[in-house]
Amino acid sequence: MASEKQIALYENFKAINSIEAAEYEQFDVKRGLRNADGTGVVAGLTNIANVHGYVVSDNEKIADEGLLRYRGYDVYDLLDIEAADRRFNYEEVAYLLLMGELPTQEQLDRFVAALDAERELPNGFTASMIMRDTPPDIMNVLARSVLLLYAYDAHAEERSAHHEIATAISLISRLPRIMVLTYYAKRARYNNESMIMHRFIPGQSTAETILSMLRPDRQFTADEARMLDIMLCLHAEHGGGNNSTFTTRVLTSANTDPYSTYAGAIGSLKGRKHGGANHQVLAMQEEIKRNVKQWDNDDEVAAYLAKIVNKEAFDKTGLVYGMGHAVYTKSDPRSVICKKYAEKLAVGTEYEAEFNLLKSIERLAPEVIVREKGTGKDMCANVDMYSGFVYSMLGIPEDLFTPLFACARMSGWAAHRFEEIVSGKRIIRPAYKSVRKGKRAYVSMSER
Ligand SMILES: CC(=O)SCCNC(=O)CCNC(=O)[C@H](O)C(C)(C)COP(=O)(O)OP(=O)(O)OC[C@H]1O[C@@H](n2cnc3c(N)ncnc32)[C@H](O)[C@@H]1OP(=O)(O)O
Ligand SMILES: O=C([O-])CC(=O)C(=O)O
Repeated sequence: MASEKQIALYENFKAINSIEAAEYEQFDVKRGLRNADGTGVVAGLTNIANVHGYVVSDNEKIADEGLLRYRGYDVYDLLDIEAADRRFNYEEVAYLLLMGELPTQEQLDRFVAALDAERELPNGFTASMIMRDTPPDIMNVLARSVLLLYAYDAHAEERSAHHEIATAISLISRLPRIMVLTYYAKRARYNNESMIMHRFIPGQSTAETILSMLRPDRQFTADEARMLDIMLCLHAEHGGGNNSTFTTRVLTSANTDPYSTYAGAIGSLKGRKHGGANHQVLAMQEEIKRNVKQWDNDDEVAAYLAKIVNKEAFDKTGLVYGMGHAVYTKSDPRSVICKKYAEKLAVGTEYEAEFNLLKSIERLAPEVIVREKGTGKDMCANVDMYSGFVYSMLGIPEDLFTPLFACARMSGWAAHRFEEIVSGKRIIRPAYKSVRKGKRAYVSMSER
């Protein structure tokens, strides 16, 4: 932390870094690579996912129900969520994203075997990378672990298709293990608790592996593992424009190595406006629960949301976490699915009141935002609104909410890296217009 004396250096931070909003308008600069109506500037083409949330007709953006397709397949169909005998799908979804086609049984078996074969971490890795100076945020350990796995790969600088696929498979396989080990390393360091280091059980799906390494008694039900599997599938991919995947694209376009690329993507996903929002939703909900006497009273809940929007409560950013999306307007299909499962799990249990509170936030926030800000955009709950709640009901600690997102999204990032390598062809390099006028004459030290 900087001392009081040093702080003087930062006094002008805001003034020096401010650019007038009018200048953005004057030069038609697309802030956040967004057009004036909020639609994204088209920055690339992809075959990997279709994220649909509006239609543009006569140059006008018209809100629409959300739709999400992986390689052309609707997520609803892929998950076959109504089937009583549904199997684990994350591996199938990861295969589809990486290889472009649904696997045959034989291809899937080979893919699962390849994932299984990669779970082991290099000798000494847990002690040096996970248990040493463990920071409180697991996302930072995921990033540094990925970055440093480079050191254990004799071909790390190779850019062949074979190496790219092998690296992606190895990271999809290892991230869940690193995540769980880090969770226990963190508890050992900050809470003086025992370090649990369950080994993975060969042959288990990713969801089962996570639960069996995480739970002290290693026990879980088939329904719990299927629920987690659905969550992994829902978080696996979201087009080229989401912040962490675009980060993947940007780094890949510079022709850097895969480890540096995925570490950067993890850093982006940690952001509270992106994957980190699932963590914020829970913290925000806890604050609302502490400050609102009757959780089922719309007026009370709306009044507290107004405080949040007016930057008087919670983290003072003015954001209601779990609400809003850059693409979705009427609905985020992932949130629809999460909510449905959350309801199934919560009704009739101690969680029901909390679930109803989340539903109230989802229903009330759009009108509160319009009322308090005087402007509004079509806004729905996003994937982060109910995901943390589902994890909580599965007994998954909040420290793991965003890391779980990273484990799942690893397959989407890899698919986009592959596509960028083959089809990108240009270093991503947008322009920044300099608004500083004229040249300043250099002033020597004695004259300043
Ligand atoms: C996995 C994911 O990444 S899903 C998204 C998870 N993130 C969150 O839940 C955080 C809360 N939501 C948000 O911050 C935003 O809605 C985002 C980042 C998801 C999308 O942002 P955008 O589509 O770019 O919306 P944009 O930033 O243009 O917002 C337009 C206006 O609505 C406001 N707004 C948007 N979302 C919210 C919100 N959840 N709460 C309050 N105000 C909001 C913005 O502050 C902005 O107001 P301003 O014009 O006064 O600055
Ligand atoms: O698409 C986005 O901007 C963010 C998002 O929902 C995701 O990455 O899953």
